[in-house]
Amino acid sequence: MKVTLSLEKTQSKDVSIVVDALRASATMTTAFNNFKKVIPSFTPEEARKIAKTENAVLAGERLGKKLDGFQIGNSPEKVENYKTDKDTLVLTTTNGTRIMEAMNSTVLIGSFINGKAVAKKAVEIATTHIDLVMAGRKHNFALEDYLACGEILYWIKKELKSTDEISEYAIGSILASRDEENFKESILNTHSSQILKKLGHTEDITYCMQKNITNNVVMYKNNKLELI
Ligand SMILES: O=C(O)[C@H](CS(=O)(=O)O)OP(=O)(O)O
Ligand SMILES: [Mg+2]
Repeated sequence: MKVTLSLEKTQSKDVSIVVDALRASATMTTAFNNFKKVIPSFTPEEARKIAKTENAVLAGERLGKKLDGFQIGNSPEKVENYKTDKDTLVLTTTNGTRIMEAMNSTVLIGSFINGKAVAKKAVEIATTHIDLVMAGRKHNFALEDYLACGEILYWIKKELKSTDEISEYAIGSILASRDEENFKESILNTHSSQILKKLGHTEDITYCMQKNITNNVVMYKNNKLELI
């Protein structure tokens, strides 16, 4: 088994874990506490069309701002607590949903909130290669995704055999993720957090930084998300 870390594009044809710690991965993961069906969409226009045919609630943002005509933004807690009789959610986000489009492996959604659970599932289903894919921000590195990958990789590494290979990049993220003293402050100072704080979404950052609060593991398959 090979375990690697990438930015935006997966290196694996086996299992990929998409990590957008602020906030898409957490939103996709908590959405299943309120909705039976969750459909990711790559553009707001497509999301609006799908929501009409599926009679769904629309959630999403661009650059952190809730989209016009959408009921909810990209907030894990607001999606989880939204009161509705509809059972389907359509979600479009700036980075997280976009990078899933081109993946041709089995795709799991990972974040701080489900790090241990998604690690366990990935090890269970992978046969040759697990690649952790950081969503990043506007095609660039995002520290929160690197640290969340480190958290997930920490749990994956515990399951590996001595013959399995883990990349140095992946090891680096594990080491960085163990710095508990500076972890929260570093995330609160990232570019993504600064934008979210300006828009009044500080409580979402606090929510997304919590480690292992859920066992929900979500898989992206046939253009839909499903709880596995
Ligand atoms: O809404 C979010 O948390 C971000 C916005 S931004 O691109 O970081 O400004 O989107 P996401 O797709 O969750 O990274
Ligand atoms: Mg993000």
